[in-house]
Parts: sequence; C-alpha cells; structure tokens
Amino acid sequence: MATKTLETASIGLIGYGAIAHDLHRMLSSDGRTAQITLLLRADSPSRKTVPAGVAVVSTIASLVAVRPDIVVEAAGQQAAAEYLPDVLEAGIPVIMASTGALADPELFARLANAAQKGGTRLSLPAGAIGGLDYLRAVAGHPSTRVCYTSRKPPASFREELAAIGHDADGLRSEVLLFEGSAAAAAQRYPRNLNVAFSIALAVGLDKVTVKVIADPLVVRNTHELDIDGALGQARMSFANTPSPDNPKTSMLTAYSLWAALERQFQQVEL
Ligand SMILES: NC(=O)C1=CN([C@@H]2O[C@H](COP(=O)(O)OP(=O)(O)OC[C@H]3O[C@@H](n4cnc5c(N)ncnc54)[C@H](OP(=O)(O)O)[C@@H]3O)[C@@H](O)[C@H]2O)C=CC1
Ligand SMILES: O=C([O-])CC(=O)C(=O)O
Repeated sequence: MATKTLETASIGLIGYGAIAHDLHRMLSSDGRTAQITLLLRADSPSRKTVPAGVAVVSTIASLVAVRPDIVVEAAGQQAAAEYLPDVLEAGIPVIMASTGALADPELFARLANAAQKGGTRLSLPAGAIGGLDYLRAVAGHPSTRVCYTSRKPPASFREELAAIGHDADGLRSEVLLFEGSAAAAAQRYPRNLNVAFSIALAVGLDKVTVKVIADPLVVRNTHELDIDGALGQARMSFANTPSPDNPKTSMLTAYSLWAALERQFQQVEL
C-alpha cells in the first residue's frame, strides 16, 4: 500500500446511501476519477442513484475478486456482519462505519480473527464525533466514567416515537427514549447509536452510560460527552448537521470516513 495514493487506489464501497453518496462525491472531486466498486444487493433501490460508469457488484465474492486496496462499509450493522469477515480474511483492510455491530462479542471476535488470518486491519473511524484520542488515554485509569447523551431531532426517531405513541412531527418537549449501556443502545438503535459503541470501545464498555433523547428543540444531531475521573474532567459537545438524505446520519460521518481513508495512504499518521 505504501506506493499507492488515495488518488490511484481502488476502493470498494459497501452501500450507496447518505454517507456513500458524499464519500463518492469527495473521492471524485478536483478532477479525480477514483476507482470505486460498489456493492449493492441485486434488488437494491439505491441502484437507481448510482452514476453511470461506476462499477456495481451484487455479492461480496465479486467485490473481493476485484481486489480493492481497501473496503469502506457504509451500509449498516447487518451488512457489516454479513460481509466484513470475508473481506478481512481475504487480506483487504476495512474501514467500518457501523461500529455498533461490534456490540455482538461473537462478531467482534470473528472480525478480529479474520483480520489476523488475512494479515490486515479493521479500522474504526470517529464517525459523527471526535475526541477518541482523549477517551483512549483516560481509558487507562480505573476511575474514569463517561456519560454520553445522543440528542437528535424527532425525525431521527420517527418509528421509535410512534412505537410509544408519539408523533414525531407533533412533539413539543424532549422524550427520553433510552438509558443504559452502550452495547444495548447500539443494538436497539442500529442506525442512530453507532457512536455510543465507538465511545465504549475507546474508553471501556464498563465506563459508559448512555441516554438517547428525541428533542424537538434541537435542529442538529447533538452528541454530548461528560467525562469524569481522577485524571480530570472534560466535556465535549458536537452539534452536527444532519444529512439531507438521511436525518439519522450526521454529514460529518462521510468526512470522517474520508479522513480515515486518507490516513490509510499516508506515510505519516496523525
Ligand atoms: N459511526 C458513526 O458515527 C455512524 C455510523 N453510521 C452507520 O452507517 C450506516 C449507513 O448510513 P447511511 O449512509 O446514512 O444509511 P442509508 O440508509 O442512507 O444508506 C444505506 C445504504 O446501504 C445499503 N445497504 C443496506 N443493507 C445492505 C446490504 N445488506 N448489502 C448491501 N447494501 C446494503 C442501502 O441500500 P438499499 O437501497 O438496498 O437499502 C443503502 O444504499 C448506518 O446504518 C450506520 O450503521 C451512520 C452514521 C454515523
Ligand atoms: O450520525 C450520527 O449523528 C450518529 C449516528 O447516526 C450513529 O451513531 O449511528
């Protein structure tokens, strides 16, 4: 990989939704013509949004056969579980957006083993937040505790609110949807709470408590972290613009994946 650059690399992209659209645009801007192979299901509605000239395959075997330099998953937790072991085992590095899939310890072990067998690495981007370097550092002290609150406009939790008798469009005050562990949050809200599990992986699963709030008074996807312990206190807050294509997803996520991709091809890693 050392001689390749992001401009000359062959990139496998799983999914073509809000994140992948933005990533594809970034990879193709400034006169670049990225070599991208998309994996979408044969009957995927997303196929009709794929620009002419972009190669599309329907199976993970076909994607692996192309031998991309790297694969980026931006399709969802179920897709990550289904496809990524084969990619890693084939020795192809992976950047995974749907980090909440790792809340399943069996899948975590399967992916780690596949990466070891393939002699490659699974990279987890910061996604819709930042500050994972700080969390990784304070993880070392047993006193560290993190309270993470995901606060999003009601449109991001339309189905969940309906299930408890609320109309997302008529909500007047905030609704606490969930309080508990990061693993439970990531599994209960697979399209909204991957960040919770990224935080937990960085700082330690036992150190994090999570609140999930639908709030009609916010217009941004807001991630608040309160960190406390013998090393000190920190407060981080991210107020992200939701993607126009998918309000659950912050636009920042595609930029984070782009930054993670760039790092893969740099000799000096920041
Ligand atoms: N780590 C982080 O901070 C964040 C992580 N995420 C993760 O990224 C994922 C993608 O986000 P986003 O782009 O907004 O989602 P979208 O719903 O906009 O797009 C998902 C895309 O993936 C495709 N897809 C879904 N399942 C499969 C499958 N089994 N095989 C192939 N393609 C599939 C969909 O195609 P189809 O048309 O067939 O449904 C669609 O093209 C989220 O589900 C979430 O897990 C999101 C935000 C932040
Ligand atoms: O994009 C966001 O704000 C967070 C998100 O959806 C997730 O963590 O799955």
